[in-house]
Amino acid sequence: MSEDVLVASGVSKTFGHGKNVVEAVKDVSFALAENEVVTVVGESGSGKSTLARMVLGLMPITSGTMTFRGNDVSKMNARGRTDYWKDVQAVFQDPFSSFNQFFTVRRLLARSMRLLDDKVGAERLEEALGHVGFPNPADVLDRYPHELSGGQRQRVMIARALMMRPKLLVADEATSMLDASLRVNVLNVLTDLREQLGMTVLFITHDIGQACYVADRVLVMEHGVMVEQGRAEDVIFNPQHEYTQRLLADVPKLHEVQDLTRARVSDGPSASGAHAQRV
Ligand SMILES: Nc1ncnc2c1ncn2[C@@H]1O[C@H](COP(=O)(O)OP(=O)(O)OP(=O)(O)O)[C@@H](O)[C@H]1O
Repeated sequence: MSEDVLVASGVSKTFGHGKNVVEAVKDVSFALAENEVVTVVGESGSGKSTLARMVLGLMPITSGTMTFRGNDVSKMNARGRTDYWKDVQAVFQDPFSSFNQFFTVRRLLARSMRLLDDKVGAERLEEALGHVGFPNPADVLDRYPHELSGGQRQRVMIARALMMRPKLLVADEATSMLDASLRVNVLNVLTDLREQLGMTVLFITHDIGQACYVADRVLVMEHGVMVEQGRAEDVIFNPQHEYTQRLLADVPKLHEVQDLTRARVSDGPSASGAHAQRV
């Protein structure tokens, strides 16, 4: 039985006061186990990103507790937070949007490497690029961001996060800007990482098709409330909550998701490790 890495108990987040109060996350409880891919799915405004920001320690919790390997995330001092961000890394929707487009990928990543000593940093960079399907680092390091596809850029960002060897990777709408084939490619990288590195992945998406494709477990959020959580197969084939049923009914090609998920279940966990072909 794998251990829980992160445990959230009765977590709430409220913004504003009086008439303008917004309860973005309401009394949410869940746990993320070691070596598990979990998705949080819900429509826009359901509180997914707020939850992700609290997991990342970027936003204080209004009430409840969140612990990472037994330590309270909301009570960390500055030093504790720096250590936390070695263990918990994030990948966001728009890779490179905040980076200087006139710098090569090597130069951009050098900034992250400053957190590590030079030699360790260079080794980890090669290793991390290998994990996301770039066996020859020069293929990407000497190029400019605009010379890479969206999927390649997002894989570089995942490599950047991996350099810290995190225990938990939070991917917030990390595939939303990609077209379908690149999206599947990045989703496959995330599931491969779980198998290769024993990492826990928290994947945030508004798309229940992607959620079920990539996840071991799915957490469904509606208006800040976690209305359902369960194994991906159970959520797809036997959704309990009316909101989950509605999200599933809106997926135009759900049969494809079902086929993929069935294949994954019947082939066992190693099946998703065989994604040799990457875009
Ligand atoms: N800093 C903030 N101040 C006030 N309200 C906020 C703030 N951040 C989020 N909210 C509100 O909290 C609710 C949840 O927002 P959140 O961004 O977490 O949802 P989401 O599910 O991630 O949506 P999306 O997919 O559109 O990003 C929304 O009603 C939003 O307007």
